[in-house]
Amino acid sequence: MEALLKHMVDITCQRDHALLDSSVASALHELVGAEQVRVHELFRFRNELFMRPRAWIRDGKVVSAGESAGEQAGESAADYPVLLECMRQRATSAEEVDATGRHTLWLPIWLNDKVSTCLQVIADRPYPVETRHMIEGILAVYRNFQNILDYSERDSLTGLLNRKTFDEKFSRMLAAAQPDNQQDRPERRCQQSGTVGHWLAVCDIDHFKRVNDQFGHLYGDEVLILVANLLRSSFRAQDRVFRFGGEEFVVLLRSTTLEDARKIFDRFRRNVEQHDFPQVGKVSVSVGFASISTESPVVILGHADQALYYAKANGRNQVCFYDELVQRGELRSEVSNDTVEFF
Ligand SMILES: Nc1nc2c(ncn2[C@@H]2O[C@H](COP(=O)(O)OP(=O)(O)OP(=O)(O)O)[C@@H](O)[C@H]2O)c(=O)[nH]1
Repeated sequence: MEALLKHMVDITCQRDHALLDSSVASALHELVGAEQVRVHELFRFRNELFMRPRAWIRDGKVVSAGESAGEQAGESAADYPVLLECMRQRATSAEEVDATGRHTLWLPIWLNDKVSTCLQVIADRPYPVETRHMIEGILAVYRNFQNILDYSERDSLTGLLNRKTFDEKFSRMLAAAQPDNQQDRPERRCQQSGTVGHWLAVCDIDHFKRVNDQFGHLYGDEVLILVANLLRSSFRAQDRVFRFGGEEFVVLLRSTTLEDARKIFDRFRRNVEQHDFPQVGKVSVSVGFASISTESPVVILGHADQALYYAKANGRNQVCFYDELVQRGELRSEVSNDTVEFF
């Protein structure tokens, strides 16, 4: 009882998804006596379901993948038919026994009819009824806390990450980038089109005021929701998409070359251009992006913003890259106060 309470206190004091994953893995490992506990992220890629571990047990201790979880390719969930069948039935658990007699418990976490997290608990013997009840209780607390964390991190209209979470996600992305020496003159490295880097884009709906004025705020809100959906479907699970307020969105694009970053941002722009918005018809977006260097988030955001203003001032419905505009002499950045000047 004392151990259970200690773990409950540990789970409920977390204000961060990675720490919450670690504390639930630790609780299940110790309280259930499981030999392995994995917390998997589930995601779709080209209509196929994949999973990759965010936290697991190694040498009796919890290991967390942190932000680098997104860098891993993941395994196809098709290799785990018991889990797939469990999800198809919208069940909360399924047990299987392998040839060596190990018992695996699959525990998908249902939030608003969707599963983006699944726990896998492995033990060398069956789970007694009391243990199953205890696991259910721990998972109910875990699910509630995931819900609370999601609620505080997300914009209520679009469900995208909110501005409040930007600094933290940005710092984590930089920290995850450091082992491959991204700090080694990152600006130069990222400007070479063949070198992998990280990118920040500011995306803004063109003439959005006209949408509100012509069709009313309810249709304006619907456009925001649909653009948010197009953002979600245009970027990968490891990228991060934020609503910064109004009709402005920020994207953190991970581990890709300049050439691919340009293609990916332009694909999003085209997806919006080609979409038929109910009643409103056609809508376009302008995008400004910059390489993520060791500069502060404010400076990098400022660069992307300058490129966005350039895109707006030069016809809209286009993607502009800050470094290229500076190199071409189209944009001059005053480092001292980070203001923009057009030539
Ligand atoms: N419907 C709706 N409108 C919003 C929301 N937040 C901000 N807006 C509106 O977004 C509009 C933004 O207008 P502007 O900043 O003038 O920009 P714009 O009309 O998009 O013009 P450009 O950016 O120059 O292409 C304003 O009319 C705001 O009232 C929201 O949550 N819902």
